[in-house]
Amino acid sequence: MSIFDGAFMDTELSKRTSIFGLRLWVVIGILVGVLIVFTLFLLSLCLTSRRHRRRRTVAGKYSSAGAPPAKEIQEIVHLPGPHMLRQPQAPAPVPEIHVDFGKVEHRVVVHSDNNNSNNRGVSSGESKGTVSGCETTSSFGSGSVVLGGGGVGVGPEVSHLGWGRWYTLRELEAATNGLCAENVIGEGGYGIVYSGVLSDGTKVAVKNLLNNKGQAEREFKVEVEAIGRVRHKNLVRLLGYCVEGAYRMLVYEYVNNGNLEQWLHGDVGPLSPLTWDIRMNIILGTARGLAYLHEGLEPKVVHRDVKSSNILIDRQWNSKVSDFGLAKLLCSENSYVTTRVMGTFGYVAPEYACTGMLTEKSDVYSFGILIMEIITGRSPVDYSRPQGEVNLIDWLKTMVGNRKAEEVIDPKLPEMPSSKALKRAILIALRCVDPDATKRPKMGHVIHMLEQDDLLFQHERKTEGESSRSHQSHRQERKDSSLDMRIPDAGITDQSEDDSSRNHQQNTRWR
Ligand SMILES: Nc1ncnc2c1ncn2[C@@H]1O[C@H](COP(=O)(O)OP(=O)(O)OP(=O)(O)O)[C@@H](O)[C@H]1O
Repeated sequence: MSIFDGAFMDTELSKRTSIFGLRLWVVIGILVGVLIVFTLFLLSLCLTSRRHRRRRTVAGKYSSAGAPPAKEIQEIVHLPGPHMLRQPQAPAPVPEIHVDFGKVEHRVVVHSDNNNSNNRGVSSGESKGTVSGCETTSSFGSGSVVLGGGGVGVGPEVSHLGWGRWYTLRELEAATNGLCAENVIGEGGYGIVYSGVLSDGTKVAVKNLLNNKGQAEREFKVEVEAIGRVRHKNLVRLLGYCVEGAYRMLVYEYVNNGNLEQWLHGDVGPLSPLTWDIRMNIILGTARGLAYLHEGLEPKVVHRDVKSSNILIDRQWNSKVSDFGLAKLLCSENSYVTTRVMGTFGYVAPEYACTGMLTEKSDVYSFGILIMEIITGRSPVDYSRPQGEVNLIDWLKTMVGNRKAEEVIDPKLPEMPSSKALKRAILIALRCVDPDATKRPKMGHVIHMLEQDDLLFQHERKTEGESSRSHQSHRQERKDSSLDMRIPDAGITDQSEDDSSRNHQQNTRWR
C-alpha cells in the first residue's frame, strides 16, 4: 500500500457517518465487536444444546427397559455451617450449593492413600480405563497393579469379608461387554452403572466408581463394609466388588424396572401406571428398608441420600432402596456430626444442612419428602412452577391448611384414593418433615402407621365392593368432602394415629 493509499484510508475512516455522527472507524469497530460477541454467543448456545442433547440421549438410552427416562436432580455438596442450606423459598442462587451435572467422563482416578493397605503401589493419576465403545476383548490387563488378591486374569476368589465375593476386572468386563456404552443404565454422582450378566447367568448392575476428589474410594469402603452383609427384600443387595489396579467396582443385584424418579417424573403419558395402591406399596417397602437400616442393624446405618432416584422398582412394583454410598455407620444412641453435608437438594433435613448433625431422623425427613413426591407427582423443589408452589412442603402445607388436600394429588393418578387414605398419607408425610427432628417418628413407627392404612384399604375395598368409579367423577366427589387435615406443626394430630402410636409401642415391625 502506498503512502497515498494510507492517507486516503485515514481520511475515509475519519469521516463522520450518519450514525450519530460517529466516525467510520468507530462504526466499524462497533460492528466488529458486535460480530465477535454474537459469534461467541452462538458458540456457547451450540455447546449448551449439544450438552443437553447428550444428557437427554444418555437418560433415554440408559433407562431400564420399560422405565421412562429420568430427569436430573440437583445434588448438593457443601460444608456445614449455621448459614447453610435451608429449604429454598425462591430461585435465587445459593452460593453454598454446588450443582453438579458433570458426570459423564468414563474414567477412574485413584489417588494413593497411605492409610489404605489396598492401595499399595497405586500412584495418583488416571487409569487407562477410558472406554469409548464396546469391547469384546480385555483392554485392562496390561500394566494393572494387582491388589487385594484379585489379580488380572486370576479367577474369582472368595472374599475375606465373609459375604459376597471379589470379582476380577476381566470377569466384570466380560459381564458388561467390556464396560460398553450400550450397557450403561445410569450415572450417579459417584460413578457409572452398567448392566451385566455374570458367567453363571446372574444379571447384575456394576457400578464403576469414579474418583471424585477421593470420594469414590471412601464410598467404596463404606459401601463394602456397611452394606455387604445387609440382606433385606427392600434393600438392593450388594453381591460383591472388584478392586483391581485403579478400579473400584461394586456389583449389585439387578433391579429390573427402573427407579421411582423415572416413574414419577418421566414421560409416562397422561395416566401413570402407578396406582394409589402401588404408590402406597412403594412407600411401605421403602419404609421397611429404612427401618431395617435404622433399627435392625447394629451399628445402625443412616442412608443420608433418600430420594426417588435411589428407590429402585422391580416388575412387581416393589421398592428397593439403593445407593448406600453416602451411608455412615452410626454407633447406637449417638448422633453423628459430619464435616461434610451430602445429600440431594430438596430432600436434606434442615438440621443436617445447617449443622451437619446427622441422625436417622434426617432420613425420616427425606422420607417424608419422598411421600409428598409420591402423592403429588411433584419434585421437592421445582422452579418451573409459580411462586408459592416451588417448594413442595410449603405448597402442600398451604393446600392442606386451606382444606384443599384433595387437589394436591398427582393429576396422573388413574384413580383417586379415599379421603381417609389420602389424609393419613399426608399426615404421615407431614410428621416426618417436622422441623423439630426429635418430634419426627422413627421408621418403625411410620411402618405401623402405614400398615394401618393397609388395613383401612382392605376394609374399604370390602365395603365399597368392586365398583370402580371414573377418575373425574371420583375426583369431583372427593373435592366436595375436604379433609379435616391438621398439620403437626400446629401440635394437632389425627386421633386414629395416636392410637396407632400407642399400639406401636408393643408392636414394632420391619419385615
Ligand atoms: N442395582 C441396580 N439395578 C438396576 N439399576 C440400577 C441399579 N443401581 C443403580 N441403577 C440405576 O443406575 C442409575 C444411577 O444410579 P446411581 O445410584 O449411581 O445414581 P443416582 O441415584 O441416580 O444418583 P446419585 O449418585 O447422585 O445418588 C440410576 O438410574 C439407577 O436407576
